[in-house]
Amino acid sequence: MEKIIEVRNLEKVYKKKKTKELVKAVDGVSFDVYRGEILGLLGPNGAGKTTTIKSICGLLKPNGGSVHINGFDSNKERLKAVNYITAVLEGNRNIYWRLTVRENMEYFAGNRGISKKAIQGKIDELLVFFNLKNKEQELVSSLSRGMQQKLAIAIALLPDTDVILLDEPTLGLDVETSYEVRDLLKQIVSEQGKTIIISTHDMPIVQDICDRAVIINGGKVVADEKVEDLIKLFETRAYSFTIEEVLTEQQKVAIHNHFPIVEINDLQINVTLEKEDDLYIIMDILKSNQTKIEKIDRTTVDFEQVFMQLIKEGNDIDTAVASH
Ligand SMILES: Nc1ncnc2c1ncn2[C@@H]1O[C@H](COP(=O)(O)OP(=O)(O)OP(=O)(O)O)[C@@H](O)[C@H]1O
Repeated sequence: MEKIIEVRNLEKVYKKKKTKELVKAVDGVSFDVYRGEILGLLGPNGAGKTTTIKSICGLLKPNGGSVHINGFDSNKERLKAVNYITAVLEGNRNIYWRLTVRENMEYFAGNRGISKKAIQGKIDELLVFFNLKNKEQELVSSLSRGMQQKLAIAIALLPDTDVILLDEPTLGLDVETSYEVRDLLKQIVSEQGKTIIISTHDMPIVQDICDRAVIINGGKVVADEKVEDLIKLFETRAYSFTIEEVLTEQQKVAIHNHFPIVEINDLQINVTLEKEDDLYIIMDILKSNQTKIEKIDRTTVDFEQVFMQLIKEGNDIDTAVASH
């Protein structure tokens, strides 16, 4: 696989305006992006995703580390590097609501130095692809949020760059439009050979379309794996216990204390263990009140559970380090 972006030991420190306090937003982030993949960049609020994305597309100067795009240093050879990238950072907020759909496309093409005449064919092609052809003369302000979001992505495709960065592409979209956007993104990669980086909180979209996930928490990478491998890894830790009598309150509290990801319904306990050995902890809790186990099954997990667990594990490490 050909590497198209290399992020190494990225660091960014902000100074808060009022208090002058320093905030380390990104703290030694490294990862690679390969041509033709959809990479999910994930993390809780304030994890450092936007800072990382802005550093990749040259909108922010990091305090340390480097970003190379197609071999070009995005700091030292900024113009060459960013030529390979377009970004949709704030979706529908970065397009002009008082211009029509087509005028927006012509305007942004012009911004990238492409003449109005030369881009007409490409605009038509994209309008058809995004199902916006019958809206081309309408003002953006009159479009639905989903249509505005599709237009923002279509605009990003105008300069025909290798890499597209999308910040929260499905934020605020209804389920149907979210599925439509997912399908369009998959097609962009499979038919046009693009590489996409998505920053999102939408875990179903990650499970559905991302090949790999880089998870950031507290400015550090806590996971960098293929999505299917992460799910498989956690599936080996996900168990469902069927018991013969309901648990006592004490047992429930003990299970909740040990396992953050757990669901207890009458005679069923679904739990994701942190390590396989933890099976014995549950057994002990059940044994403490002679609760009989009818059966133990492995269960399936979704990416949301995987994400929660990885963030939790990262926090545990931080707490353990902080308490030493
Ligand atoms: N301009 C700024 N000045 C000061 N602190 C900032 C600035 N931008 C971001 N931060 C801080 O840096 C940290 C990382 O922010 P960042 O926006 O990169 O996170 P994020 O993962 O994109 O979060 P979200 O999911 O909420 O968008 C946060 O603690 C944030 O408050």
